[in-house]
Order: sequence, then C-alpha cells, then structure tokens
Amino acid sequence: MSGKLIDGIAIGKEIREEIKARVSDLKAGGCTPGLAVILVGDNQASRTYVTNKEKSSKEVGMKSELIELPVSVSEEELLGHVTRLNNDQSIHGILVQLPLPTHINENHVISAIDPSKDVDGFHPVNVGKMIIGQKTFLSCTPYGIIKLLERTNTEISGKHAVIVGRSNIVGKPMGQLLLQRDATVTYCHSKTKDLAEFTKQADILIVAIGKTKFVSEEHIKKGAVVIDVGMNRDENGKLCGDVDFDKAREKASAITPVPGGVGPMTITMLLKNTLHSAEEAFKKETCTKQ
Ligand SMILES: Nc1nc(=O)c2c([nH]1)NC[C@@H]1CN(c3ccc(C(=O)N[C@@H](CCC(=O)O)C(=O)O)cc3)C=[N+]21
Repeated sequence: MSGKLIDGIAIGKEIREEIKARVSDLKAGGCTPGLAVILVGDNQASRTYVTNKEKSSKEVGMKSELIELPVSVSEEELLGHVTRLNNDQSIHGILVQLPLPTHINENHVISAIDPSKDVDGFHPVNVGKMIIGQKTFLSCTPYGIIKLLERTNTEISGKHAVIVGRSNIVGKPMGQLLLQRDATVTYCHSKTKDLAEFTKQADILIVAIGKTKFVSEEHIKKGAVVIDVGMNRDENGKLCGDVDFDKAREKASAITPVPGGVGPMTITMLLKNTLHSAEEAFKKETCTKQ
C-alpha cells in the first residue's frame, strides 16, 4: 500500500483564492487588509519564512509591512513598535517572528500585542478563548492542519489522535482543536516512555518534534493519517520533516510531505486570520480608507 499524498500547496492555493476574493470585496469598500511582520536579527530560516509571508500577503492583495530590527534591539524598543502597530488603523494583523533573542522575554512581547490583531493566536487571551471554544484567532499551524483534514474528508470524531510534541504553538493547541472535534487525544513528548506503543494506536498521527526522520513505519498503524509538522535540514541542507516519508507512506492511508504539506497551510491561515481581523474592523468602521 502507498498512502495518498495530502497536498498542502494545492489546498492552500484553493483557500487563498477564496481569501483573495474577500480581500477584493473589502478593498472595493475602501479597506485594505494590512499585515505587519516584525523580524528581529538575521536568522536565515526566519528570513525565508518572512519573505514567504510577505509574498503570499501581496498575492492575495493585502498590504504587508516588514519591520526589521537588529539582534541587539532592546525589549523596550520592540514593545514600542508593537504599541505603534496596535494603534495603527491600517494594520489588522501583527506577527512577531519567533524565536526572539534570549535577552527579550517572548511572553512580554506576545502579551503586548492587541488580542484583536494577534493573527498568530499566541496571546494568552486568545489561547484561553480557543481552549473554551470561543471564536478567536487560531494558531496558524494547528488551524491549517484542521483544514487539511477537513478538505481531505478525514473523519475526526471518535478517532484516536496522537500528538507527538507539546509546544505552545503547535502540539498543545493541536490537541485542543481535535478534542473540540470529538477526537480522543493523546499527547506524547520527549519524556514519553515507549513512544511507538502510543503512536501505533493513532488513527491520526501528528508529529511536531523537530527531529529529522524520527518517526518511521514501526510507529504507524496501517491506514493511519500522518501529518508531519517538522521543518528540518538534513546533512545536505535539504528541507525534511520529522517523519521518514517513504517508509511511513507504505503504511499510512494519507500523509503530508515536507515541503509542500503543513508549511503552506500555516501561511494561508495567517492570511485568513488577517482577513478576518480586517473584516471585523470594516464592520466597526475602523478600517481606514486607503
Ligand atoms: N510568530 C511566528 N509565527 C509563525 O507562524 C512562525 C514563527 N513565528 N516562527 C517560525 C515558524 C515557521 N513557520 C513556517 C511557515 C511556513 C513555512 C513554509 O511555507 N514552508 C514551505 C517550504 C519553505 C522553504 O522551502 O523553505 C513548505 O513546507 O512547503 C514553514 C515554516 C512559521 N512560523
């Protein structure tokens, strides 16, 4: 057996076409959705993601503002930029690219973003709303994975979802979103004993640990849907996931590749959240005329 490929590029493109149409409606009403991205330092990987985000936002007709700050920037100065963007009516989404240099407290920065512009869904208020099922910005990667499952008609209700990884931005919110959709959820992490015993029970296996080809056929139940959130570089500098794709595909019924799986969906959901924020501003008549 060879599992079906879950094509994040194609599904992302479909959703971005829908976003583009709605952006065009908003612009016809005089409101241009605006996304601001703050990039601190010059980490090459971060720069690549940020460039992709800018390109994609322009493609759907949004305004994109990149604020580049030196690695030596103080927390106070960074917070000053956040405050300025909070008060800028032409900006509907603010993203501070993580990780930040160690002399800056990430929690301070995330908490300073106006929750109504927190298109990453990282602000404690939005995380809280997400957990209790209130409408809010959902963290882009887990949200994108839900869309991948929905658009491939993967049943979630009653299924056993096993999440490997418990980060605040992927693993934890992922489990909550699946729980809301009536999955039975198991979290595994670096201290889990006998990982394969758990992952082999998964109908839906989500892997977000950041270790190249860590998960392989011995971890996977026949017919499982496998979602690879990993973004690693192998010894040749080639982008690869946390899952040994070729071996895992033999057992999976469907699987995401890296690249071309979860990554393009993350960016798409960021645009969707930004659109949403602009639509709310438009309704409240606080979206400035461009
Ligand atoms: N505040 C914040 N929000 C984020 O959403 C955020 C962040 N910080 N820090 C870094 C991570 C990483 N991330 C990715 C987004 C898209 C791709 C993506 O599009 N990947 C392509 C390949 C890109 C390539 O070729 O290098 C793919 O998988 O097909 C990857 C990674 C968002 N992040």
